[in-house]
Amino acid sequence: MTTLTIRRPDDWHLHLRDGAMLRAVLPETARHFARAIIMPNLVPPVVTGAEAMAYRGRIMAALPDGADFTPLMTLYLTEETDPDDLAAAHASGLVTAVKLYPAGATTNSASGVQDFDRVRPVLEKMAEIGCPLCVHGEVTDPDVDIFDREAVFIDRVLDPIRRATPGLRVVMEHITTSDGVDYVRSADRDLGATITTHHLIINRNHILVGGIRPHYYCLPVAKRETHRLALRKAATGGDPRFFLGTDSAPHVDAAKETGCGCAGCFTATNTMALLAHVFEAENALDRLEGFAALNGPAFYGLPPNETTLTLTKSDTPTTFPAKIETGDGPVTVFDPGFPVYWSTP
Ligand SMILES: NC(=O)N[C@@H](CC(=O)O)C(=O)O
Ligand SMILES: [Zn+2]
Ligand SMILES: [Zn+2]
Repeated sequence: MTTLTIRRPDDWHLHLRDGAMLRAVLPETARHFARAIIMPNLVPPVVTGAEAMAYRGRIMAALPDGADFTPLMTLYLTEETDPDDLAAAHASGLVTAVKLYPAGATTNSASGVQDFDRVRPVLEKMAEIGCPLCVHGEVTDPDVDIFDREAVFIDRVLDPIRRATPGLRVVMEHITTSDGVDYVRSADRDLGATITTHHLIINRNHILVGGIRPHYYCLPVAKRETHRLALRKAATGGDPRFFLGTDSAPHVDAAKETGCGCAGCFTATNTMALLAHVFEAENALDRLEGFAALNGPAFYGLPPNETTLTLTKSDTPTTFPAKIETGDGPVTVFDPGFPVYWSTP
């Protein structure tokens, strides 16, 4: 038996939802992670400081007794977002970041931004106060192939925004391409990226070969193998601009196993064990702590956690639950498709 003790990790991109789903999935994250950036794409979205405060209260109320977990709240950027409301919520410590969804790009993004010029005053305010912008980086133009949407977004939207807003700190969320990796590496400052666990494990074949597999469908959609390899190199290579954001995104099975299944992989339960497997396979177990527990806090200007998490490797494969039961129905846990020998408490 081998063990690996690292500082307690944080999840820099997490969907907790609300109500019965929140109560069911929150313990899965709080068991391993000390903090998480909470995505605001509820229906209706979390747009104002008051809404973030109320959502934070519902998360705290759903925490299991004794859990040591801090939700880091975000606001959902709309064309109506009030820069002063955001600045007040940020100054008070309630809100850590703002999330940009291009309208229609992903789950619950209908209220997102259509005209990027209309959010200029908010972005300028964010640069001024040092509030990071988390970006779902895909264009929604129907003429752009879904596998190209991240790369096109960088050229057409993200790079112009960054050039026009010096000092704006940006996190490219859940990057899925070598283009994303290269863009982050090309910037000298103010740019980081989260990488999910599942994008280190699957490529687009997993979704489509031998039948359509809805539990591997998420957005941005997994790309071809060369991109997965670039992500693995970025995540395990020790560059502090890359850090863990699981994008664990629960949907009940009924919403995924259907004629128009929604996007999102639920990985909160087994993420840390899967990451240990991936980092070990890349001969980089000593870099797991940086990716999962040090680089994110450094980007956000927060101290790393003082507590630790111990992972254990044994000779027999770990069994993870196939599903989490929620009051809304079962949610399938991400299946890496290979045996994993690492486990978490
Ligand atoms: N990643 C996903 O496929 N889905 C996320 C939304 C998002 O992060 O884009 C969700 O909210 O379900
Ligand atoms: Zn997204
Ligand atoms: Zn997400």
